[in-house]
Amino acid sequence: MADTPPRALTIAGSDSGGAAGLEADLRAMTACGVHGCVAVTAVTVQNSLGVTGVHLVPPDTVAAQVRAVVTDIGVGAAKTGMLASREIIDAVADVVDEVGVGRGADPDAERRGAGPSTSVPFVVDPVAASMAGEPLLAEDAMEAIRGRLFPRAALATPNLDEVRLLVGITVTDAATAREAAEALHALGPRYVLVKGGHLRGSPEVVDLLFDGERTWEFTGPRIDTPHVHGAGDALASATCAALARGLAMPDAVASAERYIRRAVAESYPLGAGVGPVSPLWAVQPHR
Ligand SMILES: Nc1ncnc2c1ncn2[C@@H]1O[C@H](COP(=O)(O)OP(=O)(O)OP(=O)(O)O)[C@@H](O)[C@H]1O
Ligand SMILES: Cc1ncc(CO)c(N)n1
Repeated sequence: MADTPPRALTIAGSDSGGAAGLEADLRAMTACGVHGCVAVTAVTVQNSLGVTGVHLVPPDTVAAQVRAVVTDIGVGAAKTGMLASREIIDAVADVVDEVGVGRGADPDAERRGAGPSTSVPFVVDPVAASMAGEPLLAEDAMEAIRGRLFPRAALATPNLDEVRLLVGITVTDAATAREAAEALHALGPRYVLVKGGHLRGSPEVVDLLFDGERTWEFTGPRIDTPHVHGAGDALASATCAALARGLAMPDAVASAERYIRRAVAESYPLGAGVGPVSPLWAVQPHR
């Protein structure tokens, strides 16, 4: 028998194609050495071509899953993916307060010598749409992510489309990325990661981490693949896994960045559309 590994929780929707959503989250957590638990928010009918159906889980059932996991199994960190509706976001905000998940990875606590975290770090990935542009969040719900989840977040991880929806800034270069990071940080997360994957014209991918004072730039060559389905989910989940293993935020993001770059490099075609980033290099086939 092995020791119990660190645990992490994803609060997210299911992708039947097994590329994005909670399926991507669990794979990334496993590949990063962490036992992943789930609170399912929605079932999507999805493949490599897009999303053709969505069935929401009742908000009470989402909250009950979070409660069941945290009170019995215990988690070192949690993250959100597709939250679908304002009602589910409200239920998640209430239940994370109830069970003691939220913020965490507090730089001020570190400076005070109070340890790296005052509670279970909460990573909020403000998922708004699928890769093909189908909505994964009700139109009135981004306000609830901003108002109810960002103040509880240790880290927010918007892509550039989500940045535009959240703070109305179009990121085109380093200066506008910094401007966006400041506007997002003012909404409450301890750290913000502005992801540059969507700046498709650029030969480099730059993700910018900001804590209100310091910035960390994670830069790498843009890998030549169309198969980046689930990249954002995998990055947030790898960060959540690293936080569950006890890393401080900048180190957790750095470790997730190393992971996602390898996963993008190992992405593969699937179906007739967009394939997933892959963690398969990190697991041993059973012999
Ligand atoms: N072609 C690429 N080469 C290298 N890194 C990439 C590439 N595309 C995306 N990434 C990395 O993948 C992560 C996700 O980035 P992106 O900005 O695409 O987020 P996202 O839109 O939330 O992802 P998705 O919707 O595909 O799940 C970032 O760390 C980004 O730097
Ligand atoms: C269920 C689900 N969550 C998140 C995304 C975004 O990657 C997706 N396409 N599907």
